[in-house]
Amino acid sequence: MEFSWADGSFEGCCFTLLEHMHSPKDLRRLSDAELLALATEVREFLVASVSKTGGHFGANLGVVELTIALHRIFDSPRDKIIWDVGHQAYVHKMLTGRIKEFSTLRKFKGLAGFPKRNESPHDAFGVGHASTSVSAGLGMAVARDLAGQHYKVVSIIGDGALTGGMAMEALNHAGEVGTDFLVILNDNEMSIAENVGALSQYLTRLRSDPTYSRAKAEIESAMMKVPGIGRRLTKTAERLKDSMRHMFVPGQFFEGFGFKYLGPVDGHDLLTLLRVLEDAKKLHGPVLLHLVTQKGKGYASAEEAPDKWHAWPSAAKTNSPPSYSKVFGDTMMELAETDARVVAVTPAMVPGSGLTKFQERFPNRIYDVGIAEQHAATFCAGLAAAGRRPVLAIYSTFLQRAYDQVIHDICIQQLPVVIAIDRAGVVGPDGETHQGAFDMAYLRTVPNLTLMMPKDEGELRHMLYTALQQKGPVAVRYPRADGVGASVDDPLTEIPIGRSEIVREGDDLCILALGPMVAVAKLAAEQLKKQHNLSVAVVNARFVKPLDRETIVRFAQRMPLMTLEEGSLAGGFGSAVAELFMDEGIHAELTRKGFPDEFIEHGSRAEVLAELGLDAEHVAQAALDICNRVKAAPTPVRRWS
Ligand SMILES: Cc1ncc(C[n+]2csc(CCOP(=O)(O)OP(=O)(O)O)c2C)c(N)n1
Ligand SMILES: CC(=O)[C@@H](O)[C@H](O)COP(=O)(O)O
Ligand SMILES: [Mg+2]
Repeated sequence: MEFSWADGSFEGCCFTLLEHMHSPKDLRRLSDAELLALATEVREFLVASVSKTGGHFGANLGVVELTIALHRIFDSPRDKIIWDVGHQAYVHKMLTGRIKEFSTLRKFKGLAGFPKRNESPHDAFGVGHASTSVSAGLGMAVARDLAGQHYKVVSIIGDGALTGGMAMEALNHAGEVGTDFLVILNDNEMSIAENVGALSQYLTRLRSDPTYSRAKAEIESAMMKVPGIGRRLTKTAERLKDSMRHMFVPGQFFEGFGFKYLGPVDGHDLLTLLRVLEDAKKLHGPVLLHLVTQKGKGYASAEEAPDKWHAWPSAAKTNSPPSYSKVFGDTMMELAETDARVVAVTPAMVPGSGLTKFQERFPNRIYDVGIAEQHAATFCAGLAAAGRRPVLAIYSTFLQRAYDQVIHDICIQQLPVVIAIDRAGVVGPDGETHQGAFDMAYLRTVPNLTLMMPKDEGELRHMLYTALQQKGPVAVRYPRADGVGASVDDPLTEIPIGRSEIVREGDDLCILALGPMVAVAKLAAEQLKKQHNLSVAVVNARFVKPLDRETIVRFAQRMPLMTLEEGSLAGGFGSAVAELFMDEGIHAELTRKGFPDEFIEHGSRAEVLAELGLDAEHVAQAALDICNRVKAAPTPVRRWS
């Protein structure tokens, strides 16, 4: 098999059907028995493959039957299949001609971990963030109508993603538009952790009352099958439905949005799924098909602990320093112990944000609000307005969703919300949808906000403590990375706002670095000393806002500067320094290094940073070039006007 690993095998697994799946059309020649056998092969392949590459696991095992059924009944890419989040689209990728690339999944230059329009025509819509599929699907359905075309549009959304406000906005709109559009709710009772919220409880009630719903699905599909009288029967059923309103309570939420509700249906019963999808395809107007699935289906450990198997667990670390997220979580416990006003808020990311222990220790002082970043931010504003000290634990990429709330609800009112921005900078295998590239650029412009980044995990603790001492909003950004082994036991101390730290003195060049780039700058400086006898100063900038104007200007008067940041150059930390020079009339030699004006692809953190020129070797080379250029310049390029 071409898609086998370097050792030539999948440890005895045999994929005779899967091997011949070059396109979804190949599914159509399979018998029912072969389709069932294919589902088994797909599961085995997922285990064999993801155990080697890493990646999202449980959600994919949960949609094996659904994905096979979708590609058997619908005609992708003519019909549009739109995944929500897209972390569960591996089976879709396998069945749409990409199985041979699975050894490269989420690897540098390899197959992406999420659907991407430029990867395959079958990836109808690019994704990575939650709750977009209904909006995107509705847009396609309306575009189809406007063009007088007749393809089908199917959006698949999880119960977790359904907690996102955008999904509600889209259902609301779809109900009004009324066009043919199938939404499949893949309900496995899980977000990354256990799903939360009243809607999730409602779905539980629906699941526990299947009798009515199944009957209803059957009535409706039967109606549609009767030529000529379908519409009449529909009216009869509508009247019946009105007169028996109390019996229809289970589907009422979706029906209230103008959807026909079908289900709940067992999402692992492949043959039933085929029949239900065939029927649903014939229905007109917006239809919501509610499937009940199990995250991790077919892999015992993942079935038992779906939260731990959301992604393939990384090997246990021995002796490596704790991650920034872990130090954040531990510090939150320290802070909560001493300040009863401290509460943690997370939009569905308890484990990833390092808050699992905090949740165990302070169950009444942590709020998992679901995939609801906007609400999370304004909820924090409300908590702060009424005297609490909320810490919003949020990934940089997901904070993008809550920009207006940060401005309008937190910063204008100068509310003391601490925004703990995890996954700031290069995130690694999740790639372009998840890079923490933009937070500095978009937060730096917001008045009243203080924005900082620690050079290591020890400084993270002090920054969190400092943030809680302030009277207004403060954001602390930190990477998806392990720390460097800094002490995490020192007494918590306040860092003066807007004060940087001189890590290393020098005369030839000064590197102003932020976060993990401080360590990179130090390495580069050591290299330059050893190899070229250059004396390079390194400053741990700490603050993106307010800048340490005095220190920066002082260095700029003496030597060329290089800024080093993990974030977009446009509008970022280096831009802030350039603005400072312009505002103060300083003509300094300034080189900015960070993310270029493009989306950053997936790969390991080290690979991606090297590609961006943000590792010690590239930084040292760039610094050497500057020093040589400045030495060669007949007149000083730096002057103080
Ligand atoms: C806007 C946004 N917030 C948070 C996440 C992180 N996230 C990825 S998958 C996931 C859980 C999704 O649950 P669900 O939609 O039910 O899918 P399942 O994994 O259960 O199949 C979360 C919170 C995200 N991708 N996008
Ligand atoms: C799909 C998704 O958005 C999350 O599962 C994300 O991949 C988690 O990333 P971390 O591994 O950085 O927590
Ligand atoms: Mg779910």
